[in-house]
Amino acid sequence: MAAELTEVTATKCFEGWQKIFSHKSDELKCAMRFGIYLPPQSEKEKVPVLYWLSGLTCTEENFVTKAGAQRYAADHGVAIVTPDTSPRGCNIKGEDDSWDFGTGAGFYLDATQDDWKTNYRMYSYITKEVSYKEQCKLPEVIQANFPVLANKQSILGHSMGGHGALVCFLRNPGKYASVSAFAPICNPSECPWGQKAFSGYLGADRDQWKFQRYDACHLMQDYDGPKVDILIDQGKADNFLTAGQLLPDNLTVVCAKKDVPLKLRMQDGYDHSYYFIASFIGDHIAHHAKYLKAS
Ligand SMILES: N[C@@H](CCC(=O)N[C@@H](CS)C(=O)NCC(=O)O)C(=O)O
Repeated sequence: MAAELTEVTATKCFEGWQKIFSHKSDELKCAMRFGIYLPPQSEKEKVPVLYWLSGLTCTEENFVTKAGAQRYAADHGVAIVTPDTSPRGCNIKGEDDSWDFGTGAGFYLDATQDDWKTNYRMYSYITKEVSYKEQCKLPEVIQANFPVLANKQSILGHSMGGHGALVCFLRNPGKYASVSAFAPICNPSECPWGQKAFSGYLGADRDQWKFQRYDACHLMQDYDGPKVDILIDQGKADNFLTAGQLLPDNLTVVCAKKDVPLKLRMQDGYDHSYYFIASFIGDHIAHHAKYLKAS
């Protein structure tokens, strides 16, 4: 049975439709919203799907209104799903105290700490396909309700969402056809944003952070899945790069050790904003379309 969705908005865009839906998530135990762009091709046939994961403070809407991705999704005939970045309104003590933890900062992990573990399960919400309940995980909801091809999906994201995309990809070899990221948090165990999030959601014990497997550098070190071709764009004028939050060099070192061909493009003059994302989103969608269209 199809999961129950409520259509919040539907807007025609490049001959396709940009829609926002809300649904009840059993996984996160709250109401969630997501965006989906349905390209014109989806009116006649099922299409591949891209999952976009946004960064700190975002909702399902930032990418939809600022990235300019719909033009390229229509050209390549791919749908784009844009989830929210955390559960909302769960009445957890401290959930709204800071912009880089709690609401808007779910970090795409399943929390283990008492206050957070019931709702903060973004990793399972984003990735899992098999469940014993309905209306639970996002891929199930998408498969059940929209004209998308099963097993033709890829993942990308920005900043915290770039970390999420790398983690979802590396933990699930073969599940996603390809991965890419804009200014991802590459080594969260070693940067202030990641350390704050991991301490709060996973506890103070750093051995547990390794055991829980939410750091792209650690995951890459252990990766033995199919060959990967990772595309990362990073602005050289990104203030979070200079503040040591993103650490792309650490990922470069691990990839070199593992002989993984990381395509890290350091882009002159670009910052951390959606202007940067809009400038290169066409390349990323083309990168994914290449793998999604290969049979
Ligand atoms: N609130 C933060 C900035 C947070 C931020 O830059 N978030 C990025 C992701 S890490 C973003 O996408 N913001 C939403 C937007 O630009 O629309 C600050 O004041 O420094």
